[in-house]
Amino acid sequence: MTLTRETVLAALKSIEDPISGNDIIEAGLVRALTVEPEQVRFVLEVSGSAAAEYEDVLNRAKEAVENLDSTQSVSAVMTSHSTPKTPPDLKPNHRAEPKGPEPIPGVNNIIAIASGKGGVGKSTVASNLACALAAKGRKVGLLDADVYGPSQPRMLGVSGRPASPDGKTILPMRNHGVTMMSLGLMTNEDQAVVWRGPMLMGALQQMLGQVQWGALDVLIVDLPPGTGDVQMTLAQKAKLTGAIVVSTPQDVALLDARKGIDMFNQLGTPILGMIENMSTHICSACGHEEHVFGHGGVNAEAAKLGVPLLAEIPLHIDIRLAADGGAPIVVSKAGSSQASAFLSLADQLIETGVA
Ligand SMILES: Nc1ncnc2c1ncn2[C@@H]1O[C@H](COP(=O)(O)OP(=O)(O)OP(=O)(O)O)[C@@H](O)[C@H]1O
Repeated sequence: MTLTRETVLAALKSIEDPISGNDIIEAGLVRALTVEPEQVRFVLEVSGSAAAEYEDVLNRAKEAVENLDSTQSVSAVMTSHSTPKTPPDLKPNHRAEPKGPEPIPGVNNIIAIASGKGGVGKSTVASNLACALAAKGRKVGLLDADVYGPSQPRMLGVSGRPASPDGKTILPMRNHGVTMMSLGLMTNEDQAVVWRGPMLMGALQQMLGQVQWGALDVLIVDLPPGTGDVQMTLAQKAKLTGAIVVSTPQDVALLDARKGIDMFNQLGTPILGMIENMSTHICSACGHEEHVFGHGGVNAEAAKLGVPLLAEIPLHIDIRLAADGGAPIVVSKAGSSQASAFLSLADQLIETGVA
């Protein structure tokens, strides 16, 4: 059976909202419903204080859709907002509250750095891009939203706990001209953090709304890899200028990058372009070039998807050493050819008015 939006909506209508007594569609709790041949996705948006009550509702809603077709994968996540308000209604001809992604006061542009797959160098690109933009005189913020493996404190050489003088707002940290905040600074580095959905949404919203970012030309957001609830929440809560998708040239990475691009398309986030990282290996001893992961795969994919290829970053030990040492290559070896790829990426973003 091929699922349609109507059959999925009908299944979701069989689930009752325990608070209003209406079904969850009528109650306007279901957001971002997408029905694709291989996957159905939706978000259950509830009030923060009621999140615990809705875990069972989420499970039953997911089950109701899974029961329609057992071969179809169903991804359902819960997001919560902190102040109780009437959620918008999905019904046609119903006046919904104007609600959606909002700008962060004082922040002109928000650019998400994403990847379909882990370890392709997304955080390396985010830190170097932030430092490159700062070096070019832009006011830059970097939000490390990679909640599962925050690496920006190490990459930017920042440590210590951010202060909160009034107990409400959080003062960000600063290094290499970049204003930064990371969940890694709120948790112990060696401690595994288990995030429950609503907690994670709360933490992300806190970092967007309560951190005193000040006036910024651009806020770079380092996302976790993949297409999960952090990406969805960010696109729903913050008005993104666009997303940049980082990939290595291997087929397996490209496959995941494509999923990432699909997700942003569905969320209505413009794709600013793709970046091929670890494009060419340059031997630090003899300068010999080798295509360890293949070459040109991202360019071909970008052309197929009709998005620009913004940069090809070489695989070079200096980039890794700089990242591990807390001073990204654009800071520690600003004149090197490895740094120039990031600096020209920054130039392009400034020229196109997005940073
Ligand atoms: N172009 C490059 N040359 C050399 N080393 C690189 C390059 N890009 C990334 N690395 C190294 O590869 C490792 C993974 O990079 P990074 O942490 O940026 O990936 P990621 O996509 O953010 O990973 P994840 O999100 O899964 O944590 C790091 O040790 C980084 O220093």
